[in-house]
Amino acid sequence: MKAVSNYRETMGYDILAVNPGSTSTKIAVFRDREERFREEIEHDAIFLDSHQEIKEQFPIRRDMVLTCLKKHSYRVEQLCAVVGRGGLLPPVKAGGYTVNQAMKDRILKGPISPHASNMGALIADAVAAPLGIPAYIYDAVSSDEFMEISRITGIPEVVRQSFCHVLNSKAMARKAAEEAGKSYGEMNFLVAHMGGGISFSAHRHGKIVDALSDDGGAFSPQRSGSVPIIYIVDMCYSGKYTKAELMRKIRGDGGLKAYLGTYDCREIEEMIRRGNQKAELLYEAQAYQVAKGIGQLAPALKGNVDAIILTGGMAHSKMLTDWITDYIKFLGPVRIMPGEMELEALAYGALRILQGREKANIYQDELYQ
Ligand SMILES: Nc1ncnc2c1ncn2[C@@H]1O[C@H](COP(=O)(O)OP(=O)(O)O)[C@@H](O)[C@H]1O
Ligand SMILES: CCCC(=O)OP(=O)(O)O
Repeated sequence: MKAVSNYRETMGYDILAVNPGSTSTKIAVFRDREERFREEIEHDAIFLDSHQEIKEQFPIRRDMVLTCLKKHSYRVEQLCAVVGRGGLLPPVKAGGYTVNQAMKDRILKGPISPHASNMGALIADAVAAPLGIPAYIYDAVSSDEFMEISRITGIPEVVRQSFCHVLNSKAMARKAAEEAGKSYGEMNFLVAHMGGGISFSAHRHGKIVDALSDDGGAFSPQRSGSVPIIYIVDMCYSGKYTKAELMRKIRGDGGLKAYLGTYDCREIEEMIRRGNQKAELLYEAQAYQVAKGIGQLAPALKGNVDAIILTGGMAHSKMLTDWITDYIKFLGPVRIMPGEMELEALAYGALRILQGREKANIYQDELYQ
């Protein structure tokens, strides 16, 4: 394989990591574990509104990634692999997958839950294929390590699927384990990823055995979280909303933004400092809902919690993390790990595959066999 011939003992493996998000595409080039450069390509509302389908967005985002590499005077021939964020595929294993035709078909032809992360595989493949190097996804949103009991709902036709911020949640849990001088597989964590969307995951000995997705737990800066379903059924049949409008209330225009007109928590904290009581109530409700999400997953670990990890952009907020800590500290030690390390997690995963320390899985999709 060309990746092997590209490998230079003294230089290491060059890996491009690509993380397409709802409003930006983040990329970075790593040489082994060392970051050479990174860039966040912002997508404006006009572009996003006029190209709502993944099929339309992906070639433009791909070209933007290539232009960005050129801007850094980076020669793509040096790359040994490209790795993208894995999206909302049918349940897959945690870890790496080689992007193949079946995966691309599923993403382009569906059925698949719409999410920008689905483009990770497509962009990785589009950059890698002309170079003859492998394209991977790693720790996809739909990585499934659930206990059977975690899948049950009260409506037999509805099976709970494992969706959460797997990439960052596992990366932070691995880091916390490393800092405790143990392996990820030896420890138990409850992780709250608090970004534009919020998800929760229970990690038992290196596996996410239960999780609450962005529509199953707390509301977030721009998402509704779980809402009593009877009201949602009424809204669906009220004739007042299209499906797309209701979806926007769940993802995009829900949560703090729906109440306060902004999803920027720094702005909300400024409102609170200026005495806005509505903002204070809602922001504490945000903290309280995060605490409840963590509490809801505690039984998955039967209370054996080595650490509760608060991560994502909102973990930068002392106001929020202090409130959350106050509600949950009785469950276990709380670790604040602000921000995310998704690009690193992608690149390190691909590196383990290139070095032969992990094997890439082969994606199979029964719909397209
Ligand atoms: N210093 C901070 N204090 C409070 N909130 C913050 C801070 N930095 C970022 N945030 C909030 O974190 C959220 C975005 O988190 P991030 O992990 O970057 O999200 P995503 O990657 O999902 O877009 C936003 O609501 C933003 O306002
Ligand atoms: C929980 C599903 C994944 C998700 O919501 O990712 P983003 O927050 O990046 O949109």
